[in-house]
Amino acid sequence: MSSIIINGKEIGQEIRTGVATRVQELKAKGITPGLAVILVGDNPASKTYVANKQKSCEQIGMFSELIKLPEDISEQALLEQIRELNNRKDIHGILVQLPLPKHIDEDKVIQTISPEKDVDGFSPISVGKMMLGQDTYLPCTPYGVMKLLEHSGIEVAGKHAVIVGRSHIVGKPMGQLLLQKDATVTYTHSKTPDLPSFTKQADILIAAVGRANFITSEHIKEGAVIIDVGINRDEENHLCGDVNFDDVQGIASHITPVPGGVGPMTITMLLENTVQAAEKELERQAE
Ligand SMILES: NC(=O)C1=CN([C@@H]2O[C@H](COP(=O)(O)OP(=O)(O)OC[C@H]3O[C@@H](n4cnc5c(N)ncnc54)[C@H](OP(=O)(O)O)[C@@H]3O)[C@@H](O)[C@H]2O)C=CC1
Ligand SMILES: Nc1nc(=O)c2c([nH]1)NC[C@@H]1CN(c3ccc(C(=O)N[C@@H](CCC(=O)O)C(=O)O)cc3)C=[N+]21
Ligand SMILES: [Mg+2]
Repeated sequence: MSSIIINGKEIGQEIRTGVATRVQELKAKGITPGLAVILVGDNPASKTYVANKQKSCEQIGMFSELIKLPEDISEQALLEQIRELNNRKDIHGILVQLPLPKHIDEDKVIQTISPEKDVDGFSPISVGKMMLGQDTYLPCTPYGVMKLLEHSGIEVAGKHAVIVGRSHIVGKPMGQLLLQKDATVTYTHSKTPDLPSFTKQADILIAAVGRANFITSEHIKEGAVIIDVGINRDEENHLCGDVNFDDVQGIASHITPVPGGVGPMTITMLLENTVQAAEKELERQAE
């Protein structure tokens, strides 16, 4: 048996076509959706991601602005920059690329982003609303994974979803979204003893660990759906996921590749959230 490879690039493109239509509709009404991306320092990986985000915005006719700040910027100056963006009419979404330098308190920074412009879905207000199932911006990576499952015809209700990782930006919200769709959810993490005994129970396994090729055939059961969120570099400096693709290929029913799986979906959902922010701004203007 060979596993079905879930093509995130293709599914992302399909969704982006719909988002591009909404951009054109907004433009016809005199509003161009705008995303501001703040990049502190010059971490090469962050630079690549940020460039991808900007390119994707331009491709669908959105406005994007990159704000590059020096590594040694003070927390105060960064917060001031965010407050300025909160007040700008041409900016509907604000993203602060993480991680930030150690001298800056990430929680403080995220809290300063206006909830109306929090297209990453990271602020306490957004997270609280998500937990309560209220209308809000969903964090792009978990939201993108839900779209991948939906577009691949994978039923979530009643399935056992096991998540490896519990970070605030991926693992934790991922479990919430799956729970909302009636999965039974298990969280595992670095303190979980005998990890394979849990992951082997997964109908849907989400790997969000940050370790190259960490999940192998020993961790999974036959027919499982494997979603690989990891973006890592292997010994040869090649981009690779948290899952040893070749090892689980043939055992899993479905698997996402890296690259071309979850990554492009994260950007797609960022675009969608930003367009939604612009649509909401238009509604407020009409009131
Ligand atoms: N495709 C995309 O769009 C995105 C990809 N990523 C990628 O996803 C991966 C995860 O990112 P992120 O969540 O931010 O990473 P973090 O480092 O914040 O979290 C990693 C999680 O994995 C857990 N973990 C670490 N080692 C083990 C282990 N040996 N066994 C079980 N659990 C373990 C940690 O547990 P504990 O909590 O106990 O420390 C933690 O909860 C990275 O490769 C990142 O680059 C991230 C964002 C978007
Ligand atoms: N505030 C904030 N929001 C984020 O969403 C955020 C962040 N900070 N910090 C870093 C992580 C990582 N992340 C990725 C997004 C897209 C790809 C992506 O497009 N990947 C492509 C190709 C990547 C490549 O070629 O290097 C793929 O997997 O096919 C990867 C990783 C968003 N993150
Ligand atoms: Mg920090």
